[in-house]
Amino acid sequence: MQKFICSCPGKVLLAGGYAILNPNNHGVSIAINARFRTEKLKLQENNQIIFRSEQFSQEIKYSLNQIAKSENIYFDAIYQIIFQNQLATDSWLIETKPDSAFYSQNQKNKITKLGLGSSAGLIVSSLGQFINDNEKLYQLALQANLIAQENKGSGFDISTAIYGSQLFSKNEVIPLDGLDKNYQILLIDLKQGQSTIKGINTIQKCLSENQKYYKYFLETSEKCVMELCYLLKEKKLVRDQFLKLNQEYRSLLRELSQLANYDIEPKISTEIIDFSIAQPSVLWGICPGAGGYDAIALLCKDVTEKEIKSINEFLLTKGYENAVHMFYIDHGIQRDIINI
Ligand SMILES: Nc1ncnc2c1ncn2[C@@H]1O[C@H](COP(=O)(O)OP(=O)(O)OP(=O)(O)O)[C@@H](O)[C@H]1O
Ligand SMILES: C[C@@](O)(CCOP(=O)(O)O)CC(=O)O
Repeated sequence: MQKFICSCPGKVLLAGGYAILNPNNHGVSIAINARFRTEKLKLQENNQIIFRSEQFSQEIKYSLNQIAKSENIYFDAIYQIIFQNQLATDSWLIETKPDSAFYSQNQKNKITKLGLGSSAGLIVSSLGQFINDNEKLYQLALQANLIAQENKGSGFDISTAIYGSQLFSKNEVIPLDGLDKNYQILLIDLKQGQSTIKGINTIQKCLSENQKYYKYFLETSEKCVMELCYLLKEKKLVRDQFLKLNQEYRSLLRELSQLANYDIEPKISTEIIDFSIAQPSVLWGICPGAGGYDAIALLCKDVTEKEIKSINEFLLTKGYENAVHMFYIDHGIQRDIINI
């Protein structure tokens, strides 16, 4: 008997948030080694696909003859795509096996997301079990994502789950291959998580009501993204330039945040990033998600234990215990088969 494993990386958007909802704008998205895996096993029963998620205590059964609604809108959307495109003829069990890094537990013991793209990982690693061609997978995974997310989102998380680190836009995906292996991403878990859809709705309403500012925002974001991309690929370390650019880009986001009266980089995150960026190996600090309460991301080169300890000690004074998690840059989708 064979077990099919499909895995894909989590993502961190270093720059380009909100702007990438516009097809002509780019964002820098880094694939990290928190991997979302699904395992696919053949079932003896006829005509069914079963999704099992231990993390969400769910087991959802779909009949191969019809689409259906369940408590998990993402499974429903994935199954809808499988059904409409007749991707499955046999019966299969699909089990989710994400790295625990995708989630954390808040004070009320509720599972919260870190903003690493668990839903994109779920979609891509599930549909990737049925589709080998990555271009076709991209198109169908985007459709599933839009079904589940009220037609909202640029799809950069789906794209990163498939193609790895990249300069993303809705119009083109330019892989960022060969990035320095000594880059690390530190994530700081604020244990809240924030709704992407709410962020998109609020910010887009504000931008559409301020057309002149909208144009300025898109232009400035694009300039920062392109400069960041250039610095990332630069062989010699240009820390001063990273820091200067980071200030400029964060100011832009804070300005937008104020205009829309929506927390993109909340005050607590500003304090945390300002402290962290003073550590010698830290090059870039950002609230990467739609809102500031997803995990804060720091791009570092050759970060030391001492620096991590120092950031953790600072976080403790703000009430966050052991909040720093370290990741490396990782590759895109991977499919494996194991004989069992
Ligand atoms: N292991 C899992 N099993 C079942 N459903 C999951 C699993 N992981 C994620 N999901 C689905 O994805 C939803 C989380 O998606 P959401 O877009 O809010 O977070 P994210 O993708 O991790 O972060 P972000 O959108 O900020 O990148 C969950 O509510 C659940 O429906
Ligand atoms: C705000 C946005 O531009 C980027 C952040 O998204 P997320 O919260 O990391 O899924 C949304 C998107 O591009 O889909």
